[in-house]
Amino acid sequence: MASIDIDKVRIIVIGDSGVGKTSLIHTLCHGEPIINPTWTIGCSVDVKLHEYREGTSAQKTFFVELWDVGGSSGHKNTRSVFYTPAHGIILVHDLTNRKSEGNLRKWLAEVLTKECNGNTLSSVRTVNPSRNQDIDEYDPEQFIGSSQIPILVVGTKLDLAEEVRTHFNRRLSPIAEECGAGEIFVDCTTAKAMAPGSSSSVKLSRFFDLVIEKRFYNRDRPSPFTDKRRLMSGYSGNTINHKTFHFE
Ligand SMILES: Nc1nc2c(ncn2[C@@H]2O[C@H](COP(=O)(O)OP(=O)(O)OP(=O)(O)O)[C@@H](O)[C@H]2O)c(=O)[nH]1
Repeated sequence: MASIDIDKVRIIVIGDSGVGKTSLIHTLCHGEPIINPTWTIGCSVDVKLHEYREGTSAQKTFFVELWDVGGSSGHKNTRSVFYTPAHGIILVHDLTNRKSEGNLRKWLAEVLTKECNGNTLSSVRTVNPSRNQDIDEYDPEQFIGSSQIPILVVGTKLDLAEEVRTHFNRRLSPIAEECGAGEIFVDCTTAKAMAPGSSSSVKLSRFFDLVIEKRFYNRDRPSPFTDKRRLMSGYSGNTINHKTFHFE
């Protein structure tokens, strides 16, 4: 039987414990919500089949690996083994927990520092005097000037976040603005949030395209999240196949 080679990209999904990373990935890859997610110990990987530039002459199928890194602070010192290589990063925060949004800076710094050790990105240790704290944070200026890893920011628990639902034109979160990242708000307890044709699904598809482009086509074009023409393009998401692996 002939074997088919399908190229893959690896996307790291990070954020505080309990923000909904596992729930997000499950809904995204399986087209239905997970019933009882358990704490992720170490890392769990789901795979989604993605049609790059679907509907164009450049259409091609890729595997998108989503690496769900457990958010428990107890594993802070060991989880960096899951961070390289990172072709894309999904930063997840809980819309009902503002602190989880602020903590995304630390998460990004953690991944970028690891990447930096592999000499692919710039990241620095900074002191935040306003909070009188010595914390690891990425430097947005260095980050934007370096060879960027595409980033998507995801706010979960939209069903519980009254303020966000009623303010339709909510501004991007500061971290999404700083990184030039796209942002989506989702309710992971329903498949509707990421159903083909929904705005979240269109943005996710664009994000996957960008990750693939950077990885395999080495094109430096403007972020699709700031290119209004691409916002008009159609999308029909496709989840055909998936596998789950567990690393502890
Ligand atoms: N109402 C609501 N609950 C959600 C949503 N997303 C996740 N949850 C719930 O939040 C809890 C934590 O979700 P997980 O997906 O396990 O969170 P996680 O980020 O993977 O957590 P760790 O494995 O500890 O890193 C679970 O009880 C989920 O059912 C959402 O969009 N809406």
